[in-house]
Amino acid sequence: MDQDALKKQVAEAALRFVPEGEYIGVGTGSTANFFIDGLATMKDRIKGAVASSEATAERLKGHGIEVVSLNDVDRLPVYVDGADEVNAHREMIKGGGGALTREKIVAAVADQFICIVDGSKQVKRLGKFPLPVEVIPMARSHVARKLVALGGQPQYRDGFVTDNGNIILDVHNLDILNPIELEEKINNIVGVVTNGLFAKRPANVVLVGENGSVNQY
Ligand SMILES: O=C[C@H](O)[C@H](O)[C@H](O)COP(=O)(O)O
Repeated sequence: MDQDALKKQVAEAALRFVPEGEYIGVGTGSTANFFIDGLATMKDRIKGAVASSEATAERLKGHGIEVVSLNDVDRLPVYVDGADEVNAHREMIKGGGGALTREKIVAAVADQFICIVDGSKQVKRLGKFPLPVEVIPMARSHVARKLVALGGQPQYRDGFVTDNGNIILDVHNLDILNPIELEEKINNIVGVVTNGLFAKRPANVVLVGENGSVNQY
């Protein structure tokens, strides 16, 4: 199976976590897009969705699924999203598509985070994938210097603006021995909106698309 087939397979396996008569949180990216397409086949089951990006909102609406603001829901039983890397503790790096901040906000509200990945995203240690950090534009150089002091090599994602009007620094070569500690440290740098480590709030369930099967942990 090619990577897209694995993404589709794992996205469809996540449909069984969709609760009846509720709003659900929906992530961003190519794997989440397969989930949205699957959700369209059972859209009468849910009340609607909270989107983690403008792109996801557009895709949901295109399928006739109602999109509501996070501020208009009391609770979200489930949030389904992909990841760029996930480890055995269900900690993740996210934000390859630049949607990390809204994803982290929606995930913070959700009771259950269902992470959907193909097998290539599973890692022993996080950090081979450059860590995305969303930064207020005027703080770019200041934050970059602080990230260098933490041992990373930040690279400006040239020409990219997040849905929140900010920029992204992709940090290479970080030694992520303690993901929770590093997530906090980077978030404490003045000018950082958030970073793509999802360790303080890991996934509750990880579904992994392998050749012909979906594993869960
Ligand atoms: O900002 C993007 C998100 O964090 C995605 O969940 C992540 O980049 C994985 O995307 P994909 O499913 O396209 O590999």
